[in-house]
Amino acid sequence: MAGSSVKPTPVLKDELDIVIPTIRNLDFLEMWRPFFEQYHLIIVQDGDPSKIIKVPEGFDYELYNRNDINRILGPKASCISFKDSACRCFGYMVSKKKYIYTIDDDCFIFIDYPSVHIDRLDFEVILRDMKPLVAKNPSGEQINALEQHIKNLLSPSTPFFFNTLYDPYREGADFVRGYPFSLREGAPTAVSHGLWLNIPDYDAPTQLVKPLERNTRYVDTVLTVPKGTLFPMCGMNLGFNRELIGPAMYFGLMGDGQPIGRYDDMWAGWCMKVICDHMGYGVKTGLPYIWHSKASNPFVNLKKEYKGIYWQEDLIPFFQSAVLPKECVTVQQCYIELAKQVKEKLGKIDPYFIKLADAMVTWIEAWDELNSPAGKSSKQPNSTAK
Ligand SMILES: O=c1ccn([C@@H]2O[C@H](COP(=O)(O)OP(=O)(O)O[C@H]3O[C@@H](CO)[C@H](O)[C@H]3O)[C@@H](O)[C@H]2O)c(=O)[nH]1
Ligand SMILES: [Mn+2]
Repeated sequence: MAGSSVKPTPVLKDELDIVIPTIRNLDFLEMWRPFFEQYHLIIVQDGDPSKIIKVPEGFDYELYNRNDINRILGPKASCISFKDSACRCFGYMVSKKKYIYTIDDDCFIFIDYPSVHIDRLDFEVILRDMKPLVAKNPSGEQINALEQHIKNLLSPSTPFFFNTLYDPYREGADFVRGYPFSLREGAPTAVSHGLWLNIPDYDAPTQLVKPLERNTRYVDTVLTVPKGTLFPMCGMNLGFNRELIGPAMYFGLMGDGQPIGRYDDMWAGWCMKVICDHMGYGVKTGLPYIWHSKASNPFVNLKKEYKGIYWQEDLIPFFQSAVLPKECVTVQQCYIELAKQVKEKLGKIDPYFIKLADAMVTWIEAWDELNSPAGKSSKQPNSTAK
């Protein structure tokens, strides 16, 4: 019986790293301190490496800037984006933990929305004028976004048959009548995709036509993305099982010198989902929500996205029809095969996809090098704390 004995969520303190890409500052950590302080942070500093990023006292972290990435990866550093949040995937590579949680530095614990009427107030104003109420679930317990991701990752997914009462492993729910018992074990969960209140993750055209739209809808559910279905994965509030799917979580080559931006997480999500479907892993989306406080500039975003907006009309059919041979039994093998198909089938859309396919191979080479026994002892961050 799913969910019949509710065990407290293990904190996974020594099995999970929190990866934060940043080009700004890390003041947001103060709000997350009660939830993050016991975890190890991997901070990927983007942009000018000579800039000093101040990490609030008391956090256990390692920080990598571009000089570190170049030093550790050498020529393979070419696969890690510069001047784009895609750089965060370097943190996935250098981590040694089983789980990763990645979050943007403008995301906060969301306020207990129903009881706090926020009329488009800027979040900093709220922080200054009131102690944000950490959201509570229906039984009145404080919602800890990281804990919800851990719950999602530690419980199975149901990619092969849809459960109409949503997550059957959640307390107070179960499989409904007609759900095959042979499928009730579920599949191992590889990814937990969280959502956002306030500023939604819209593309630039949508941002431009709906500049004031805020997401105020808190939907209290976790769904498994069915096998064979793709989805737009956002890197803002994302957890994953690094041992299961880490090598597939390459955030595509974006930013400086690249023709598109803001498709890094999308690219990773499409590659990851094809591989999860092949490997029999599950992907969940829904809870937890975080409060996304800053809308990035829609005009800047349009310049980054526009080629992607029409390219994706060809990319999606490519991923929907991608088939991985049964000989591909590891994520790395799947990824290399996918990179081959990207080069063959998407290279004719634009030379960028040939470069991207090569970067995908470089990523796997770097991943395997860094995560080999010899590699694990080679990385030295530019600064670590307690
Ligand atoms: O050049 C850069 C720009 C930003 N960062 C860090 O990345 C995250 C996200 O940045 P930001 O909040 O400014 O951008 P959004 O548009 O809200 O982000 C969404 O779009 C995706 C970009 O692909 C991203 O994953 C989504 O969350 C912050 O932590 C910035 O500090 C950077 O490192 N380099
Ligand atoms: Mn943001």
